[in-house]
Amino acid sequence: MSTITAGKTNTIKTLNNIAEVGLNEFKKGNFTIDDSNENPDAVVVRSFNMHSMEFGSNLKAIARAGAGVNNIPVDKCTEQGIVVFNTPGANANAVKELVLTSLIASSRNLFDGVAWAKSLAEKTEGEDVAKLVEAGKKQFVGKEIRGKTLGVIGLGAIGALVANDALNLDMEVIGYDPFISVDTAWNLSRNVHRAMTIEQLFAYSDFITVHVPLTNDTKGMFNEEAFKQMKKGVHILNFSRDGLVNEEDMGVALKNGTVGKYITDFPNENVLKMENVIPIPHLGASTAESEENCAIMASRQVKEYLETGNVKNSVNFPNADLPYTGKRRVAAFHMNVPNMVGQITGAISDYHLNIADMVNRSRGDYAYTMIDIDNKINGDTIPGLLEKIKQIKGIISVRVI
Ligand SMILES: NC(=O)c1ccc[n+]([C@@H]2O[C@H](COP(=O)([O-])OP(=O)(O)OC[C@H]3O[C@@H](n4cnc5c(N)ncnc54)[C@H](O)[C@@H]3O)[C@@H](O)[C@H]2O)c1
Ligand SMILES: O=C(O)CC[C@@H](O)C(=O)O
Repeated sequence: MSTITAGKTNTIKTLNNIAEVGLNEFKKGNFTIDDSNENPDAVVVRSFNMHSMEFGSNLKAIARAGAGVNNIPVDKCTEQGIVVFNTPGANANAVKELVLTSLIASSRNLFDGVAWAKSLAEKTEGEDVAKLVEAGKKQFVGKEIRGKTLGVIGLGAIGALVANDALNLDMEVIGYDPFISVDTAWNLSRNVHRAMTIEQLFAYSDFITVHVPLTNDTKGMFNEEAFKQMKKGVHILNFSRDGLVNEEDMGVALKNGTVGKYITDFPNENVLKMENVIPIPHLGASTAESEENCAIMASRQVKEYLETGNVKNSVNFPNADLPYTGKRRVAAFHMNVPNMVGQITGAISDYHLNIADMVNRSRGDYAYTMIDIDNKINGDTIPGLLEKIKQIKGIISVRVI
């Protein structure tokens, strides 16, 4: 893909309901929002499954207004030079609040108790209601969470908030995250015990909450082998993704009491049929505040990328920031192999253009180079320059902004 974007109106398509305050960001620039466009410059999405979508030749960016990107074919995007963004931390507080609510509510049998109380309306009336309430409440005697152990798997934006606040509720907290980032580690209370292995966490926890992305490595991590190592009657909270749980094994564990309750934000046909499941209709991030935070962050990231080439919070390409001065900028995604920068700058100097500034960043197999040109470029020159850079082996996509 090679494109010239300066001065052009960029089309944004949304695939889910995106908070208006976020989309308003696009009013400050050369953008139109057109959900019927088949070949937009960028897409803003929440949970819409994009795996079977074909991407048009204009598509340069997909922004996930949220954390999980398992609904986006990230590898295909990388091959096509499409940047995928997410909004780290923007909905973490919303999820944390619902996790802690569900933790307490499940321990106190609140969901069953409330459903039972509502059902009394059909069975009786008048003063008998209060009598039945007092007689029936013993079925719902719960347990306090104080002093119990919460295991938190994944100590990223959400997991760290949950772990810290559970300590404030007088729980013991044990955390497991072999890939914890330095930033999160700084924010985590020193009173969170560190599990060196996931088995340690399984063995000690009365409640387990999981906050990891769904990947090939984490898929089905809650399986028969894992359940065997847990305390009998453990409550498992899954506000991450349904694919983390082997549902057949979960069905067995719920039946034989190994798992006392399974609280999931991702109900499906299978789990809805199981006893002791508390199904929540994917409400983790459904607060006005979180939807607005995510929409603003996603829109700003897309807008900045289309207008300046700067990349912030990409999940597939390196982040890169070169202060934008309004000069013509060549922005190229390419393989992370030797001499790419030399070849790109060589192509630029073939057109007798002088380089004002540049940045090159790499991430695994991929890299990103932005080069600002000092001279005014004649518009007729750009297609030739783009074509020349595109011919370099290892270039994935290139734009002149
Ligand atoms: N229910 C909802 O509405 C909702 C909202 C936001 C996020 N989510 C889900 O929650 C997940 C976590 O969100 P987040 O914002 O905390 O993400 P995050 O990227 O900040 O944190 C994820 C953490 O998981 C850790 N991790 C990865 N693999 C691991 C493994 N095998 N074992 C232990 N730790 C591992 C990472 O090191 C990281 O610290 C998202 O990927 C998404 O699927 C759901
Ligand atoms: O958009 C939502 O409501 C859910 C988002 C959530 O699943 C996420 O991964 O951020």
